Amino acid sequence: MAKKSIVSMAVIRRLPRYHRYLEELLKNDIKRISSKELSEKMGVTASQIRQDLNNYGGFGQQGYGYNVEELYNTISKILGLDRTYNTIVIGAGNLGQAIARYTNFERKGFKVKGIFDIKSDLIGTKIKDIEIMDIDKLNEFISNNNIDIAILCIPKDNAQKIADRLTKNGIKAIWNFSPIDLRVPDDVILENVHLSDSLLTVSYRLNEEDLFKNSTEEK
Ligand SMILES: NC(=O)c1ccc[n+]([C@@H]2O[C@H](COP(=O)([O-])OP(=O)(O)OC[C@H]3O[C@@H](n4cnc5c(N)ncnc54)[C@H](O)[C@@H]3O)[C@@H](O)[C@H]2O)c1
Repeated sequence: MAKKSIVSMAVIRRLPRYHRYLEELLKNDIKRISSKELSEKMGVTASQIRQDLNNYGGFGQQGYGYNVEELYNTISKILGLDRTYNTIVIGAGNLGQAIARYTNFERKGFKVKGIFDIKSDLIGTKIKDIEIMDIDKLNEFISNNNIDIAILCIPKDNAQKIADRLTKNGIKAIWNFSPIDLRVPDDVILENVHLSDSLLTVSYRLNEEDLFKNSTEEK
């Protein structure tokens, strides 16, 4: 089973959203925000925000609200954005290439150090200035490059085998886009991004009313 977090995942999943909103406020040169305003903007209650932040010591003052820059910096630190991360991308297809090219991750401190594939026509070509390497070079590359995060963008059939190889070679965090529930050791962080699950939620919601209308008609 993958590594468990200390604070609940529900809280952790709200932090990037707080970060995003605060970043936007900062860009718009807003220096202070009341907890009521922030909660209305974000569609969560003020007490939820307070409770979430209390996990990390609590911030803001009664009658003052939040100092935007201070809170932004603190949440950045909580999210670990005060350091950089070396990443590798496994699978240089549509998704792997898009992720490797996305400059915003790099701006946030996530640097792509290596890209791997099995296709001979891809190996040796470059994405930005990074050469795509043969997957056979994976173990050696990991042991020489202090890799923090592996980004898995390969078809599901090969994903478990590659995940095993990554963790055996000391990788402690996998950001997985393959549509498979991977098994990893207890000390490995696994974050799945199942894009099709999210898309199916959209299609469900488009059809939900019909679903209940039909079932009422059937009764
Ligand atoms: N592209 C998307 O928007 C999207 C959306 C949802 C899910 N996904 C999932 O993400 C994964 C990648 O999607 P894609 O569209 O980029 O596929 P793709 O076929 O374009 O790319 C996959 C790449 O992985 C490489 N590969 C296969 N086995 C490998 C291995 N053992 N080691 C290294 N490289 C290997 C292939 O050679 C290929 O270049 C798939 O599991 C897919 O289901 C993609």
